Amino acid sequence: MKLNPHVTELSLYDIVNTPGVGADLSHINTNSTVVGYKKDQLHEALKDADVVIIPAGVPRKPGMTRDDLFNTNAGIVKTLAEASAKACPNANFLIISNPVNSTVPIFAEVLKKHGVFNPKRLFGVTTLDVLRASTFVSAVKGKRTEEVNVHVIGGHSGVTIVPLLSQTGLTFTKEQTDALTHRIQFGGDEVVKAKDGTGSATLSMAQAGARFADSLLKALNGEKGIVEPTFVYSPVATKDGVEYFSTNVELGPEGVAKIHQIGKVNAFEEELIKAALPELKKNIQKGVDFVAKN
Ligand SMILES: NC(=O)C1=CN([C@@H]2O[C@H](COP(=O)(O)OP(=O)(O)OC[C@H]3O[C@@H](n4cnc5c(N)ncnc54)[C@H](O)[C@@H]3O)[C@@H](O)[C@H]2O)C=CC1
Ligand SMILES: O=C([O-])CC(=O)C(=O)O
Repeated sequence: MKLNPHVTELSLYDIVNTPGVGADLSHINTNSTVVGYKKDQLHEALKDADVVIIPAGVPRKPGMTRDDLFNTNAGIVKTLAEASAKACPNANFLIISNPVNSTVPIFAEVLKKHGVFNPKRLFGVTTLDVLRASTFVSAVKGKRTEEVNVHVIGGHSGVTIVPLLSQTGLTFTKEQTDALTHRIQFGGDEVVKAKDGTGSATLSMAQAGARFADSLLKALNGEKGIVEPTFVYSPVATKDGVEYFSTNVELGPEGVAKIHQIGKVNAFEEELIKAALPELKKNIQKGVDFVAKN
């Protein structure tokens, strides 16, 4: 397959000069660079893109949950989904904007409204959870990060982030398991706190986003055996009423090639999954309802 080199980065969107298009962010103190596309230029920017990465939206401040970003970012993501549905309906869409658990369903619902939803081409980027997990685990076990691979499943916020440490092939004490699990689930909060009002993870997200995009581009070009955990439309948890779920996903020329199952988990991890499912279900429904009502 020949790839169109047109990969669009949509944070460069002129919200200031496009009244009524973006959300009203005038009350938010943001250091963002706001340059780029006006509404009519957005179509041109997206036209015929194969891969669209969406990191547009506001980041957290200390004390906020990712869900607290919903009111602002839901509208932003919906607007970008509408433009994408018209300009590049067959593209692969990589959603970084938070809350990912809700923005992915928002994007999907908009594509559905336009009759162009392809579940194989919509991805919530959860790679940062995987990077964090391998970083924290390798530090505890005295290994190099590249030697440690943690299957992180579920969603991308707090208790919905479920690291399956038992699948690493390493052993942990109960204290290590508790501490690592908590740090992986709430690593984003640590960064938000440390940045003290100036935003959330940026460089590590750039690394994570680049890793996922790079993996997808390789797979689209026909490279085999590319597997990344990502939050996709998935059958894995539908029996619990959860339509989107992150597990290892094999990527291919059509986007999603094969969704892996959760795999073997221990009793501790079973409890983590049990805690994640209702929260995830609520976050997903919130996204679906938003598009239905707006
Ligand atoms: N999925 C993940 O693992 C992660 C997600 N995030 C999320 O990514 C998003 C962006 O974070 P940062 O880049 O740190 O924030 P930032 O404030 O540095 O950048 C946000 C960008 O969004 C653009 N933007 C704002 N309103 C827009 C609109 N109406 N339409 C189009 N673009 C708009 C701004 O121009 C700016 O370029 C946040 O929602 C954050 O929570 C951040 C880190 C990790
Ligand atoms: O924590 C945040 O708000 C940003 C994010 O998603 C992360 O760093 O994992």
